[in-house]
Amino acid sequence: MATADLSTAQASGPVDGVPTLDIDPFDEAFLSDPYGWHDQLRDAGPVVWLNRYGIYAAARYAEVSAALNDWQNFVSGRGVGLSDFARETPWRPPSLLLEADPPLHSRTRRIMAGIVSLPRLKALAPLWREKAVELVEELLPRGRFDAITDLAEIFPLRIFPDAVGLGPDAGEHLLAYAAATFNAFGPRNAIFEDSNARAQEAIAWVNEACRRENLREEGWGMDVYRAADAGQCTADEAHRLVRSLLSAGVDTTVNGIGNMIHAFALHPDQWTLLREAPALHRKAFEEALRWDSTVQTFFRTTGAPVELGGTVLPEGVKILLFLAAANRDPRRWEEPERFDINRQTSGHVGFGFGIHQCLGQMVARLEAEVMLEALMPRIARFRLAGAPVRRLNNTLHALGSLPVEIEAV
Ligand code: HEM
Ligand SMILES: O=C(O)c1ccc(-c2ccccn2)cc1
Repeated sequence: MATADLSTAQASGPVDGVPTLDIDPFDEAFLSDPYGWHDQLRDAGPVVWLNRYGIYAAARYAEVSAALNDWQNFVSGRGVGLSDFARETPWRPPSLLLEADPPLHSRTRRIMAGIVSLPRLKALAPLWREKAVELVEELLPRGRFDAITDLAEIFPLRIFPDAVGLGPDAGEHLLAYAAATFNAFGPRNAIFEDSNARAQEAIAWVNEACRRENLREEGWGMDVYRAADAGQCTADEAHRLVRSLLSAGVDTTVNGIGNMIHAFALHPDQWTLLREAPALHRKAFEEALRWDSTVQTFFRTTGAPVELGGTVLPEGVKILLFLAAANRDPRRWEEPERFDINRQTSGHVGFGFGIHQCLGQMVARLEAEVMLEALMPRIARFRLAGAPVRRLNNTLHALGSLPVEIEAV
């Protein structure tokens, strides 16, 4: 469809029969409590039109999972944010994974899956376990700490930059860079403008850090350049693939771990249950991701006219997928609001679904696993020691602070 027609399709309103809503999923009221709005989005229909941005949206499990599984008709190559790369210049060179479709995506995904592989992770597990225990033993004597700034933001930064092959001073830059990256999937609102302004230095730092000469021999980053040496990608592609690890690999795990501890502080009975049955700790992390999805939303663009939820969407329109709402859809989950670590969570879309499903899900799972293994034997209970402070982001459900008091064992 020509650009002009495209904007017509986008601006002309929804196809007949699609319910329209005035909800703004990127304003402060929504982002401060997204779960308070999801019922309206799910109950309005399988597919709705959001007037504020002239976009379609899906918040029910059936339609979100169907769109994620249909990469041919719901494409990523035109961006997974509000911006359509067929019409606007991306703010940075597009990701060769997230913002790529097959066949390019198939090649880059194969390279990266071979690097961020389970055997490579298993080799790092003893070191990550040791670092988790070290941090927990540092925090315990205090009796009270901030589970975000003292734990969730510290642990991933002690192990992940090192695994990629960066130097020790990566932390602050990576957090600022990731915040801007995840805000960039939304509109150019104040949340985006503020984090983008603060990230300029971090953006420059990350681009430098991904250069071959700045990476340690034994890290994942150098493995990507070795794939370039073997002709699997170009040196420029290698630089961008290393950037992918830094874009997606920190803020997500920081908030995955932070949101999990928040869930346990709000549900002490579940923490007790977990301590009585430590083998449930992998399921506990999955349930935490379902119950409070770190990644709340992102987009797809229709690559052709396609039916979804009884509506035929035209080619070239944006559809916002509400993963967090799908993960609490009563049409799919029993008592979805209940945080239940015994729940059968398979099929949750906290890591996405289909060909773009999270490349780093095993990294995230290992980080959460070793952290839980360090916390379970030493903490009988987390108590909220002050009001949690939300850190608003256009894509992530994030806390800036979570003061907790702990009963040490
Ligand atoms: C709790 C932690 C994490 C969560 C909740 C999460 C969530 C997600 C989701 C929902 C997607 C799908 C995006 C889409 O379909 O457009 C995704 C993709 C991706 N994630 Fe993660 N992620 C996490 C951690 C990580 C880590 C630690 C890494 C790096 C080691 C990583 C790297 C990636 C990459 C490269 C993609 C793009 C994959 C592709 O397009 O083929 N993520 N992640
Ligand atoms: O390849 C990259 O640069 C990149 C990969 C993945 C993400 C992402 C986006 C939405 C949800 C989870 N992860 C961001 C960036």
